[in-house]
Amino acid sequence: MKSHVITATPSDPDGLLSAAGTEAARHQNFRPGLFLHDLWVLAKARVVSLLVFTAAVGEILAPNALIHWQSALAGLFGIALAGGAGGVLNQIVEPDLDQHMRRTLHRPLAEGRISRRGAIVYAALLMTAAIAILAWGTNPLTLILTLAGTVGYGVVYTLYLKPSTPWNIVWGGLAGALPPLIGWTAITGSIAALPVVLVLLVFVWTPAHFWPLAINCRRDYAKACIPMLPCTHGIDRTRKEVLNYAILTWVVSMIPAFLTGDWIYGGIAWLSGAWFVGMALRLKALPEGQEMDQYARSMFAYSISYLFLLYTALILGKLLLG
Ligand code: HEM
Ligand SMILES: CC(C)=CCC/C(C)=C/CC/C(C)=C/COP(=O)(O)OP(=O)(O)O
Repeated sequence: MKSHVITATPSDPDGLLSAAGTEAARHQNFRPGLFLHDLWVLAKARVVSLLVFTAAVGEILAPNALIHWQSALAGLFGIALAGGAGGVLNQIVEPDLDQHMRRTLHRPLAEGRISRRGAIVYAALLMTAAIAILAWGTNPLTLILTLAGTVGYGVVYTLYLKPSTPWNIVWGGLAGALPPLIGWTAITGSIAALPVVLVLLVFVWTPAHFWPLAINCRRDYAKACIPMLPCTHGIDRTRKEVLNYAILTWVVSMIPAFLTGDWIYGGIAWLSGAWFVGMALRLKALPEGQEMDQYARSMFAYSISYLFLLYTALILGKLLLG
């Protein structure tokens, strides 16, 4: 990994901008291993892995998934590629913002290891491959929903919502919530109540996933002039909203149990949701300071395990109860 000396200057007191690379540095420091890692980071592959997992669960819950295994595989590859394209589009728009935030400072475009033009070509290749694979292996509805996901995140959220409203992620979250439905439609070609509830579940989970992290990173967001809720409405209001959305997620997470009669899922959802709400209550009760900041990080980390657990429980129930 290329190392930077972060230098403070009057116009860049934290030295964050000095960490950004130059065109010359990009050519001098080319290393294939690092380049592949950069492509991985640029596609936000870790986030995409959870998107693909929720899509896989949508497929497994659909009737006759095994018979339609080719559509199932095409659906998963298509979502992975289209989700990756969304991640690249997001970073093409935001290199300046990424340079201002400690969390994103070392991203390939922010540090100049990959050029904007290179990233545009990469996004186009990912998107073309996604469209080709979905058009070949699935159906028009699946293709349209996936395109809506990429445009919703890469364009609508990144370009319009994120810089303009503190409620950006409530609406931006819709794009990332679509994969369970996309997985279902890849198999069935139609929409049904269960996958729509699974979309609703990710949709209401997203604010309680992201706002704890936004509390933790609020100073960086403020510096970058991004109107995230803790910066515009304060920490107390944000903690209240985190609690509201955690409770809402807990409630919505019980609906699949009633729709399917799957009590294994129901039990796991009840317990893991109660823990999520408990964390939101503790976050709300803590006095502002370092402990609260650290606890907000823990809640963000738990939110990811929680969603993974809910979706794992859904397949577990299906496998054990049929
Ligand atoms: C607009 C909606 C969303 C926002 C604003 C958001 C925001 C974020 C942010 C800022 C991070 C930290 C990334 C980093 O460490 O650099 C993150 C991580 C993550 N998000 Fe979200 N997220 C959203 C939706 C989703 C959805 C829908 C999923 C999956 C279903 C998801 C899964 C993840 C995962 C797995 C990580 C951890 C990535 C890692 O460990 O590197 N997110 N999210
Ligand atoms: C179905 C389909 C193809 C969907 C694609 C949607 C997608 C990739 C959603 C991921 C959401 C996400 C990583 C948000 C990060 O927020 P941010 O960009 O504000 O975070 P950052 O500060 O880390 O860049």
